[in-house]
Amino acid sequence: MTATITAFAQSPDRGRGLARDMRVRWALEEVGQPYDVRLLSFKAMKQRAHLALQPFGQIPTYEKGDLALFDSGAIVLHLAQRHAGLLPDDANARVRAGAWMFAAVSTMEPPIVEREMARLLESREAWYAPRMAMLEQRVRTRLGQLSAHLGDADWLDGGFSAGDLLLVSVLLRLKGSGLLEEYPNLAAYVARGEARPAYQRAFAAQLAVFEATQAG
Ligand SMILES: N[C@@H](CCC(=O)N[C@@H](CSCc1ccc([N+](=O)[O-])cc1)C(=O)NCC(=O)O)C(=O)O
Repeated sequence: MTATITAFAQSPDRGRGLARDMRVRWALEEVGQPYDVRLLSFKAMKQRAHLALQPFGQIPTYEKGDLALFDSGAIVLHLAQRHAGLLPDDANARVRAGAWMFAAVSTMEPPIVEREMARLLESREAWYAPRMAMLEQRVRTRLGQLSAHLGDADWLDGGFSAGDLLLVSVLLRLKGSGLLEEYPNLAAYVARGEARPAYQRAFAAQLAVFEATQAG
């Protein structure tokens, strides 16, 4: 039985792979599981049928057999627990990988998203410049701590795990901002993630959706 995920029919990231279906696609490719995609308009995401799957009217969701799941982190965790390839064999190492998954979405992602939303929605406000300086300093604090932890290691804790997958996905939102590039070992870490064949396949698949909308 093939899983079905949901994704934007018209992604606002214009094929840059920043929408959160990308991390589910990547995880599915890492564990070698096939999947179909149900593309949704913004309107369809707010309809009753989708709200039954995702109470906040968002993508992605994951369905397979009698399982229906939302939240990209939960979906990645489910795939990592159900299939080999995203969690180590050692029991304690598996739990530590879970800690990095939570840290990616609850420690690293919030200041990065807050900065991004401010750039998108507040740039005309009189207080934008000082606020942006403060937001960027908050991002630097977390990047500096992560950079110090990672050092010159390839991945966070031994082999590549679901924790790395989520953290690289989060850091990709800073790619080209100059902030990520201030930490060369983090920029290299992200590039290692992007160089993974599974990432490449996932990225190509989500880009094909965007390109199909441009061909019309
Ligand atoms: N916690 C949930 C959050 C899901 C979420 O934020 N989904 C977004 C798309 S990914 C977030 C996203 C959107 C756009 C870009 N971009 O670069 O353009 C990047 C990321 C969504 O459906 N938004 C529509 C809505 O909320 O009504 C999860 O991880 O699954």
